Amino acid sequence: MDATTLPPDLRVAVVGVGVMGADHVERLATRTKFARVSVVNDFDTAKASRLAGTVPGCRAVEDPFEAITADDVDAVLLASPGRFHAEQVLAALEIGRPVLCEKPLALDPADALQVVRREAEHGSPLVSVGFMRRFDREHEELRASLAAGELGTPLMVHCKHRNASVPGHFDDRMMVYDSAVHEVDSVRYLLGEEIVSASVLKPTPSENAPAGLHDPMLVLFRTASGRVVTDELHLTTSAGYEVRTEVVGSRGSATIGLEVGRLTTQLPGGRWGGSVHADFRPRFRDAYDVQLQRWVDAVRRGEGVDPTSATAWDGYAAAVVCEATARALDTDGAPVPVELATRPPGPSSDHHEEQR
Ligand SMILES: NC(=O)c1ccc[n+]([C@@H]2O[C@H](COP(=O)([O-])OP(=O)(O)OC[C@H]3O[C@@H](n4cnc5c(N)ncnc54)[C@H](O)[C@@H]3O)[C@@H](O)[C@H]2O)c1
Ligand SMILES: O[C@H]1[C@H](O)[C@@H](O)[C@H](O)[C@@H](O)[C@H]1O
Repeated sequence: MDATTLPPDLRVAVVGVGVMGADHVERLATRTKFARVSVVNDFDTAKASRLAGTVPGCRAVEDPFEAITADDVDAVLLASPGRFHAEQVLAALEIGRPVLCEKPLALDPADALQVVRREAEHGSPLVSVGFMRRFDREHEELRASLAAGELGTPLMVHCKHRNASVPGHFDDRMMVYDSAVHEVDSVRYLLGEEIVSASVLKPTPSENAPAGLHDPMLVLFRTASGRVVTDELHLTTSAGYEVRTEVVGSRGSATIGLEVGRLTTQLPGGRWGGSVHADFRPRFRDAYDVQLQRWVDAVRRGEGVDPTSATAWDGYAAAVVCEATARALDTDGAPVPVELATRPPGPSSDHHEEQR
């Protein structure tokens, strides 16, 4: 299809317009080509109405399912809390509407698997999951470096995930389902293999951590080929937002996040520097922009999903790993196995294979 035959601007419904949803509305309304926000919805209806008033041609509706199925909507972006995602994705799938779902796809792996199966029944891909690190230049460079064998055999991955603070309702499970889920997807994306077990160590909590929150926390993953991943979650640093990922290989190492915006290596001749963002929005602004533009472009071409995005299967795999990790919160460091269902044949799984 050439540019002259493409449909007009994609009309997007954004469901959940809190921190991330409002950021996506602004992105779609001001920086994304060939897209506009036609409908917004939020549990807080006043918030949705106020936002709609700032976006030309946008209206607010009170029911998320009305937004998802509205006639003046071509595609749906979900930024509601994770526990609502699966039912909202399924509503879009029921009417064959493309949907970009912020992470996590679901909290319960059974719900995520239902999405995978429903999409497979539909017969063509419609579900993208917002693991935006896949669109970050440093992550793309590191993945390409690994694929080219520049570091030799990857042996270990060390991740650091630091937030200045977290909302008051955050608990240990949310540290896993809302935060560590990013590292789960990064590791699968970078190494191209599954995580097979998870364990958790809980040091003495920081004095910044709200009562009951085990922050910081160290999560250990083992992959199918025997690689070990360390994931330091420290979400109440009061400093800023830091995402670091170091892959240690047999011939060198490479690190994301030392110098924002570029991959910093520790190979001979490499160098490093640093700066810290306040939160995820400035750190991953370019990645979110690329993610949404590629999604809009793909959906306008009639493809349903952008092939570089995380799929429903990726969302399912992440949910299974998170469930095992959440169980490992109570095993005093003992590993909990991760058991994935058999991947059903279908669009999500085919696409997953293509990416490997
Ligand atoms: N990819 C990223 O880097 C990133 C960053 C932040 C948040 N997120 C994800 O985005 C989602 C939203 O996170 P947030 O930080 O914006 O949270 P938030 O609490 O700021 O916003 C969530 C909004 O959803 C509304 N809401 C609650 N229930 C709803 C429902 N059933 N239907 C529609 N709206 C509902 C709330 O009123 C609120 O305005 C979460 O899934 C989170 O994990 C992703
Ligand atoms: O929902 C947010 C978001 O996904 C951020 O990227 C992450 O750093 C936070 O820990 C999490 O709470």
